[in-house]
Amino acid sequence: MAMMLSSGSINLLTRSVFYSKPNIEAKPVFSLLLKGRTVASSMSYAKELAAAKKAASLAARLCQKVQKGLLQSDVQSKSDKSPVTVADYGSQVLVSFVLKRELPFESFSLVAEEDSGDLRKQEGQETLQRITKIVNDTLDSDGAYNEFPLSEEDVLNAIDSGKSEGGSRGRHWVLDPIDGTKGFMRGDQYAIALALLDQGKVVLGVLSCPNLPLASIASSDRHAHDKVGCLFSAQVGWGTYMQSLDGAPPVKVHVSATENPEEASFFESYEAAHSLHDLSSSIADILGVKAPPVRIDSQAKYGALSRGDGAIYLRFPHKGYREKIWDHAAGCIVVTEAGGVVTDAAGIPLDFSKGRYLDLATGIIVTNKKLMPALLKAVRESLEAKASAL
Ligand SMILES: Nc1ncnc2c1ncn2[C@@H]1O[C@H](COP(=O)(O)O)[C@@H](OP(=O)(O)O)[C@H]1O
Ligand SMILES: [Mg+2]
Ligand SMILES: [Mg+2]
Ligand SMILES: [Mg+2]
Repeated sequence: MAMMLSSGSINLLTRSVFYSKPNIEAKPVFSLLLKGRTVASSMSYAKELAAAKKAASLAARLCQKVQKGLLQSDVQSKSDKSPVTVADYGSQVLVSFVLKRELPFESFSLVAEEDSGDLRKQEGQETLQRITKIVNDTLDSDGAYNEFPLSEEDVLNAIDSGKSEGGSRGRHWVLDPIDGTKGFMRGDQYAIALALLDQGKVVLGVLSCPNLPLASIASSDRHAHDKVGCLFSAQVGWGTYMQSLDGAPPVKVHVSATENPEEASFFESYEAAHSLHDLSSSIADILGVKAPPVRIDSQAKYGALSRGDGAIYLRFPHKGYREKIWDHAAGCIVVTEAGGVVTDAAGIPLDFSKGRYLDLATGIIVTNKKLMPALLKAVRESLEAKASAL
């Protein structure tokens, strides 16, 4: 039986071989800075990282407000039938707004999930009004910017600033304003995921996870999950840090160090339509994983993995699905900088330089460096068995 992670409560009736504490090293950031690291390239992203954290935190505040009182009228269906809410749009507006205000002297290119097409239609007018109000209310409650109120036209333009195609040249922000919209609508996990590409490489990433417990989701202590709201941030060459969304100092985190698959637990999508649960189970069986799958929405999986709540993440979409860069860019650097490895099913690192889509062989797999060779072998065997059964 699988474990489903919902906000604040975790089903612990299922057998679990989790660790009792998140894999966090409580070391203030400044002590690491004093160690005299000389990663010149990563130093140059400090102000971008600060802006990204600010943007993702403010967007989280908007999302939390909307999630509490989500109305059916707040949810629309996109042309591909996937859901989008006023919070997805509002979050995209806020992130675009904050990045432009915080980094006024940099050229701005944003690859983001949402566009304003439906909001420009007659039937989108009420939704547009709702988004404009909630964005202005959030800016008002923050008090840091005095250019608002934003007009409906400002809101549409901010959403459309996310139309960049990305690519291998220059810098591009990559945003999923709400990753895990279905989890968000259920009241479960979701993430605001923001990354920066420089010459096609992810150089920083921020994951804001308003419903993720600060303590390990593997903890069996009933009260460990009362405090929620995590902000993960990573910069190339500098490691991954986690702090609470209410502003406590960041602490450095590491992926699980386990070498033993029997001690490992694995994460996968909550939504069976997003990932083949049967295939993940067969891979886990071949590898020797004993624990049941932990099903969580969104890139909160990457965040939880980066602090060692589990050891493996398996994602095998149904045939024909094309992965988008905003669904993985921030999560990928958060895990990689915490010591993990993210590849496609063939063991090739993800390439974020090809535009809005990832071009990869069936599936995405994530684990630590020690478990990766055995995991890749198990993946290969499972895929071969699946192919020969057809
Ligand atoms: N059929 C499908 N297969 C794989 N992924 C899908 C999918 N349909 C939607 N998704 C993606 O899965 C993301 C959620 O990830 P997860 O499955 O880990 O919760 C969605 O992000 P959004 O919620 O931002 O649209 C969406 O991009
Ligand atoms: Mg979506
Ligand atoms: Mg997404
Ligand atoms: Mg999204």
